[in-house]
Amino acid sequence: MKHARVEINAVVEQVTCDDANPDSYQVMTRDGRTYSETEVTWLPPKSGVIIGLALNYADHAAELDFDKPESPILFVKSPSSSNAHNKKAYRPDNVNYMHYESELVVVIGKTASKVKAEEAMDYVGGYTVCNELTVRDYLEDFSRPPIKVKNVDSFGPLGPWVVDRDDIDDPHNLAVRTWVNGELRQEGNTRDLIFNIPELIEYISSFMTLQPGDMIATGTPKGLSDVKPGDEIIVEVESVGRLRTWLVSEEEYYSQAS
Ligand SMILES: O=C(O)C/C(=C\C=C(/O)C(=O)O)C(=O)O
Repeated sequence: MKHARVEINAVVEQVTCDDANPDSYQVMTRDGRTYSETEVTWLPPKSGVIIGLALNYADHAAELDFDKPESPILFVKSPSSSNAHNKKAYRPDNVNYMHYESELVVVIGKTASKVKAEEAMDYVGGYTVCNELTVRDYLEDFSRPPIKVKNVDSFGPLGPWVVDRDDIDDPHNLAVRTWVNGELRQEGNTRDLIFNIPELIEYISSFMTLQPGDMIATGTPKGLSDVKPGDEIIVEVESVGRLRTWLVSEEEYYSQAS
């Protein structure tokens, strides 16, 4: 089942979703009312901390001329960057290169501390999708930790929903894609993750406790390109979800509610 949070007439509702027609999602409230995708305001399905992975696909590391990492490279994306389906994000003024990153996100279902890889999938509650927006200019300038690179307001579109773990047969064989204005620009598959989901949960939970609702954004494959105000960006993980973001200028973003 797919679970989302939406706002309807200024009330936040937990809904279930039907994506039989991916161009027209339908949501159902707990008391049985149904709404189309555009009749609701989508909210992030979860609000926990996001642990991000850098360079977790060999083809992406290669396109940046980096070696394959020997252990997971992590960063944190805080809730201040949170954003949702069908909403605006902005391109900061005076930057030369801003890109999308389509990613499978693992949602932790129960408290995980010192978990072994063999048991790690028991700690997964479900999956969602993120567009891990990034300003490359600041990677070169500010590098570590990549806060100004990845934690700008609006830079964490997430959703549209969380799919239950047991509804995904094999999370390590899912197509990952991005379209910009309808043009396919990024394509990969989670089978090419360098560190898979059990390995990531074992590694992260070896030194920090993961709480229910925390998320692991598993990294992005090859195929980055610059995006500009006016662009429609759709990131998709097969069987998990398709998440739309409208890119606007900094001025437009701060001059009206997004
Ligand atoms: O893009 C980079 O140069 C590496 C990086 C982050 C990479 C990802 O987010 C990713 O591969 O998904 C960094 O923070 O330096």
